[in-house]
Amino acid sequence: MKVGDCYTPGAAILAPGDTLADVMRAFLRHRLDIACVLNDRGHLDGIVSKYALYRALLAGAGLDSPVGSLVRRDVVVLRMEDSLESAKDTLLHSGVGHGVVVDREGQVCGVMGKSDIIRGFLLDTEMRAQQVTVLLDHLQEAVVFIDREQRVQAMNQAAEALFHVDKDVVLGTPVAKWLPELAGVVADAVERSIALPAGRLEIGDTVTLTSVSPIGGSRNAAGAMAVIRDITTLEAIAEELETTKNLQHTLQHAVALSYDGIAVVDPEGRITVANDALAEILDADRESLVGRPWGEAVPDVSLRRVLEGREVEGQVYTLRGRPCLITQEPIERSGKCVGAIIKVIWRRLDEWRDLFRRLEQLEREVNYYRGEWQRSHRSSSAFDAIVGRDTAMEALKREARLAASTTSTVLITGESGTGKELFARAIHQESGRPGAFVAVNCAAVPAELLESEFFGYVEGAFTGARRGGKPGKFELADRGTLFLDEIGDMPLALQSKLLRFLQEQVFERVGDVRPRQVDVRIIAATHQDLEEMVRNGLFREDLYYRIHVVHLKIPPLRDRLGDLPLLCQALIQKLNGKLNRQVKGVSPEAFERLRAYSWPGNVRQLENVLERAMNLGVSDMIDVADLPKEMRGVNSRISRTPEPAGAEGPPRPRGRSREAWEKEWVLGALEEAGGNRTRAAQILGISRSTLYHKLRKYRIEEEVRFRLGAT
Ligand SMILES: Nc1ncnc2c1ncn2[C@@H]1O[C@H](COP(=O)(O)OP(=O)(O)OP(=O)(O)O)[C@@H](O)[C@H]1O
Repeated sequence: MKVGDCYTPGAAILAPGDTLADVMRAFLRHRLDIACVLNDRGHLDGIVSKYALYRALLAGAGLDSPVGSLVRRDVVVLRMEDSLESAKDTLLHSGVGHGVVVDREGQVCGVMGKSDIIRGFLLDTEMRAQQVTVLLDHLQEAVVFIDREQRVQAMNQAAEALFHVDKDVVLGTPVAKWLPELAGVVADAVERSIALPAGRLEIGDTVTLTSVSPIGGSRNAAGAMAVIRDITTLEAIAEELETTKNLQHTLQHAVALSYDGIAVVDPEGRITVANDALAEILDADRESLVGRPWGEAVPDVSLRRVLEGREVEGQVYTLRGRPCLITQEPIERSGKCVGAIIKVIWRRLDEWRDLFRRLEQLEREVNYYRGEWQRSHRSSSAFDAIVGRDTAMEALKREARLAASTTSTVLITGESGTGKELFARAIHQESGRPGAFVAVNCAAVPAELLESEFFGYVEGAFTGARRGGKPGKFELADRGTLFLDEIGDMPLALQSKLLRFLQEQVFERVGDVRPRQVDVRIIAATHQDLEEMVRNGLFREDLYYRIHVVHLKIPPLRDRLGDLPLLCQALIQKLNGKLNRQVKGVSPEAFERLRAYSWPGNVRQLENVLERAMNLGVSDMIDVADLPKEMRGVNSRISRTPEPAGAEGPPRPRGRSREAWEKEWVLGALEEAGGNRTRAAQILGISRSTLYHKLRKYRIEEEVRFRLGAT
């Protein structure tokens, strides 16, 4: 506060030649205690006080006497920019009641008396009080003033908010009513007149850090001020921090003690944690690994996939000449990859491998005994579904039953429709293997898809690959049986992969390097002459011997016509269920026709002929009229001379080559079926895969397109 802020502006001005009457008039006009006498240049010459005037009048001076003798020249002059404090000191020391206030040029601006000084100090105090209130209200800490009698004198907005009280209600009331916990502390500070440093104090539900300072004299405090900070959240955070610290400590211990190498990397692939086991395999110092980019420390192992958020399971690597198994796991937060954990297993890998081998062996033994148990507790056998009392068939079933109790690979050969798949299923069921029976027709899968169909693929293996990858037939048949139908149609490249699997029981998905191990029993089938294919270099000899461990050769139907009555009976019964009919059997005449036929499509063809007859016929016996045209006529009595193995189709007229006749036979059926291959295969009594085989063999595709297009 400055003199300029609180002086009384304006002054009673006199000239040196004025009289006492002029002085009196000036005092009356301005109601001031002093009048200023200015010289010719307007500067202060001196002052005349009311008391000097009274004294002169009492001494008998006349009103027209000049003012000159009353002028006092040791005037107290105050400047506008002087502080209020220094103005007060000047007036006190000089012992006068008023000072003349001048500006920088020495021009008189007004006067300043004691009352002006008091007003100035009052203004100053008021302003400071306002500042303190604003300051307190802007503090985050709650502040409460309490007097000696423990009554609340003041509090800021933060205190109102923290303790949910209204200042207007609380002020003047005992603090113990609102904040009992605080009352005790304040009483202590006031009583002893000492400041209590910040300490933890629970006030209601709030955990606070409270300091108390006494106000007033050092012996006899008039009250106290409490500054309170809410630390409820802070304390919770601190507790959490403590728990996290403990957890981190435990984790660090666990990582350090881990038998396997462990590293944690940040999203940029920089190592943030590494343990001694990792340092050991990398021949590095653990401390020097932390902070290094992973790619620099272990260039052979890429983290690209894991840092994209994908898990990379046990891949085999060789680090510093030692084999190891590496697993990479992404660390995700809010759906974002924020780093990865890398685990390197390298100690005692061989022991693990042996352990797994032993486990597999035990599993195989369990499977065997499970199968045995099932067999001994089952009244019917899976082989009961295979109809036939022919000696060759009986011998085959015995052999197949024996094979079922082993895990040997089985090769089943025979013409199309002889029941190769039926045998394969029976062997699987009888074996008691807990996994599934998975059948793949090697002839029906496009060559370019064969590998992924067999071995599966990993995500991103090729364009169009499914997210998350796809398991192949080998994985689907794990602990079960994989039936490889038409194995003769398997491309040579895939044959080598199959051979490797048969030798090691491991394979990799397409696009993957991680070897996978499964326990799969293989049963292969073909209507082709594999030995001849081996001779022609179309089938791998080593694979042939691998799958040839047990060989079941199913004879064609024409060679076991003794089974025809039983087969007709069993198939009619099966078809009655399917077609909802009550057919009892085949008339003797019709049966004669069936016996006379050569059955190139074997049991499947017989089933088709019976189904067609049951669909056409109305009586409960299948008659000659219900049979296909080529079986009906008396002239259709057919020579039962068997065609060489693999030859199918109706009896061929003399003079026609087998190929030309068979091709015409297939084309005729395709035309009759309007190009529908499933129907054509049914008409021919051969399986779809055999039909595909013949289509490829005779390059019929183009011809059919031409013929169908032409009609
Ligand atoms: N001995 C049999 N007893 C009963 N049904 C049989 C017999 N042999 C084959 N079948 C039936 O004939 C049809 C064809 O059998 P399957 O599919 O097993 O033959 P396949 O030799 O595998 O044929 P392809 O080589 O054409 O695939 C099936 O419906 C099957 O149930």
